[in-house]
Amino acid sequence: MSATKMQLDQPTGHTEKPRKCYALLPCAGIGSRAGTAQPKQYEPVAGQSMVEHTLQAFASVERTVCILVVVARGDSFFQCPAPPVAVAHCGGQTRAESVFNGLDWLLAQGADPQDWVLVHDAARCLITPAQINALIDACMPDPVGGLLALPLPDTLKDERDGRVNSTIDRRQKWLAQTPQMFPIGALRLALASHLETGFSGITDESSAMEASGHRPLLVPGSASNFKVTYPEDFALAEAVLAARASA
Ligand SMILES: Nc1ccn([C@@H]2O[C@H](COP(=O)(O)OP(=O)(O)OP(=O)(O)O)[C@@H](O)[C@H]2O)c(=O)n1
Ligand SMILES: C[C@](O)(CO)[C@H](O)COP(=O)(O)O
Repeated sequence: MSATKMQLDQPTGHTEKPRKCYALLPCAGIGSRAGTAQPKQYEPVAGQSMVEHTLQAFASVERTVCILVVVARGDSFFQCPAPPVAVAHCGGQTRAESVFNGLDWLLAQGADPQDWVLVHDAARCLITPAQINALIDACMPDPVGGLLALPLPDTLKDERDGRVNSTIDRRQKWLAQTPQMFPIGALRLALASHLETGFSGITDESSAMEASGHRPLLVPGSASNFKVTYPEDFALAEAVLAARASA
């Protein structure tokens, strides 16, 4: 090989830095739809709080170097376990703002903008290490990143005044779940352009990336990874966790 060719193929002294994976759990909501006395993520389900179940799943994934829990300013519920778990009291008015503030926290602590972040709702306490690893495996080689999601299983209706307006073609419709995995710098940039509007319409990380012109990868998830949102969801979460424990 000529010297010139060698230089083009292998720039002298250049080695690509391995990209780390961080997890960021937005945990600063109030859970208004859940009807609980305290924020729903701190409600006990099958013996421990929802956020503790969520942390347990992420702690079993060796490729996550740090699991950042973003709680509300003044939160007195969250007891931070030992590293790799960390807590930042920088929750915002919206989920997107909590995520944005958490990304800044990671960058301030030395995370590289090229590193990956897996953003996951504290309230999706049924996530499993296998599902997290499936997302990492799918996204690591991808230039954009992606999210766990589920092809829509039911017929989809559009509503007007409490009555069916039309039936929507459900082909190619997916329900977005979390974790959602993107490069920290690209996600921060995508969210930053919605700061002025208070992140209006940005309900997940993918929607911010899409608005920036990206097409995130859809990675099939599981129906068991539902978000505990309404009062009846707690019993279902409890039953799934109990079944797993006795399996
Ligand atoms: N300002 C906010 C709002 C939500 N979240 C977090 O985002 C996740 C998903 O949000 P959702 O289930 O909608 O939670 P809440 O906003 O708490 O629920 P609700 O809309 O019923 O009040 C939860 O883990 C929640 O704690 C957050 O970190 N900061
Ligand atoms: C991010 C999310 O879990 C994707 O389904 C969801 O949008 C968060 O819940 P919210 O009610 O939109 O805050």
